[in-house]
Amino acid sequence: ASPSSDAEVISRFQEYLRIDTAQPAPDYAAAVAFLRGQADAAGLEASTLELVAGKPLLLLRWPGRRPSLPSVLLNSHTDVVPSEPHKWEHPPFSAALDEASGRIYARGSQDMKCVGMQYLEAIRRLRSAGFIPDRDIYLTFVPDEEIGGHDGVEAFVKSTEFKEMNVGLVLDEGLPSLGEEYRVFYGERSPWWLTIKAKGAPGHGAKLYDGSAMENLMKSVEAIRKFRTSQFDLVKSGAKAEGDVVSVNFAYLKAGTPTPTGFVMNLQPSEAEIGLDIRLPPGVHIEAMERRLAEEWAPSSRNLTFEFKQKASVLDKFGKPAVTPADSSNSWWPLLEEAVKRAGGKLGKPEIFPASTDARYFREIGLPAFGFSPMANTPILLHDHNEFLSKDEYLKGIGIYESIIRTLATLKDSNVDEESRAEL
Ligand code: MET
Ligand SMILES: [Zn+2]
Ligand SMILES: [Zn+2]
Repeated sequence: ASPSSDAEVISRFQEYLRIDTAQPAPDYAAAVAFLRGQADAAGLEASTLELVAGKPLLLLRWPGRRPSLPSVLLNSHTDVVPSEPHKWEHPPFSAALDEASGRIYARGSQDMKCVGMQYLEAIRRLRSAGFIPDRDIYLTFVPDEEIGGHDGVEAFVKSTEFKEMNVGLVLDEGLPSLGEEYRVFYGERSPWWLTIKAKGAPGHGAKLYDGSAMENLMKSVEAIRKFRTSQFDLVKSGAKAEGDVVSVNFAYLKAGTPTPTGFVMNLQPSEAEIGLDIRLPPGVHIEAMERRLAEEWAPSSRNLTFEFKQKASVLDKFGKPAVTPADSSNSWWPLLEEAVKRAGGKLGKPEIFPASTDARYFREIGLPAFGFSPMANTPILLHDHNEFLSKDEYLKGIGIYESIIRTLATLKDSNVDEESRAEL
């Protein structure tokens, strides 16, 4: 096959971006149909796993010369978060290309349809250059990352299909950087999503009394905010990085007595509720956090109850913080560093990803996983309005992956393949 022009490459990216895969009703069928076509064009073996009905996971394989070597898995999720279309300059599924700036606007342009397509484009290029991998290269396009990955990667890592892949290293998503260096992540914070519900005595809106639902809940809000400030101050002062503190944010507030014409103003409600998004860094004192929650934020003595909607484990199966060594003790690490360098890029200091990704499920079972999305000179717009990626950064990223895949796929004189070399 002849190499594609930049215009063709960009229009394929736009085509993927135009498929509405927003939660909570992603069009997975359309995404998988499109991606299967791309896989064909890249000459990859494809199978669709439906571990959960209606949630297809597309598994692609580029067979290596020595399939007994540990494989490399390039993961990306197909779903995206919802948006508020009327607040965008260009509709979120238009993938509008602003000619002056070269920006492509779309939900998923950074998170993370870019990465999935860049993997595929890089493989096309490597193939047309005649490259053949030593080890198997797998690509997964997974559902439901944005709602916790339970019917996606969490189920996948338990499947026989996954076990048969003999994965040695996983690459998953990262974040853009404003500068020239690419960010890379060796671990991430664990998400806790929870609701706190308050009950209390209802009463006249003019009456000052103790024990109303609002008062019970607002005392928690004050305690939570105080803790939030203490953590945020550590980041503001530069003492800690964003990924190294506990974040707590209010996802919603719900209370009051609604009527068709608005909320009742002179009635103190008997119930009130908040939703919290908490992120815990690896190595956090879990018991202390659980105690804080049960004793300060949602004590039953104040008529409060809490319920987890999402409670990821912070530890791996060995009971250790689930992080991937990003130093010479991990033979994959220098390969990744070297590969980016060879493509003219540079990695920044390895960080803890401040949000959460499917990489946690791989790290939990003891696999090394790095978070990396090649987007330099780009503001962080994941989950934000007007998410965009510039055409040039996107194209540059393909070159970076070309180098990464070439390097990781090639049997090297490194401990990665110690056993296999002994066989030779
Ligand atoms: C709770 S699963 C993670 C979903 C999404 N990636 C986030 O960080 O919010
Ligand atoms: Zn993502
Ligand atoms: Zn996301």
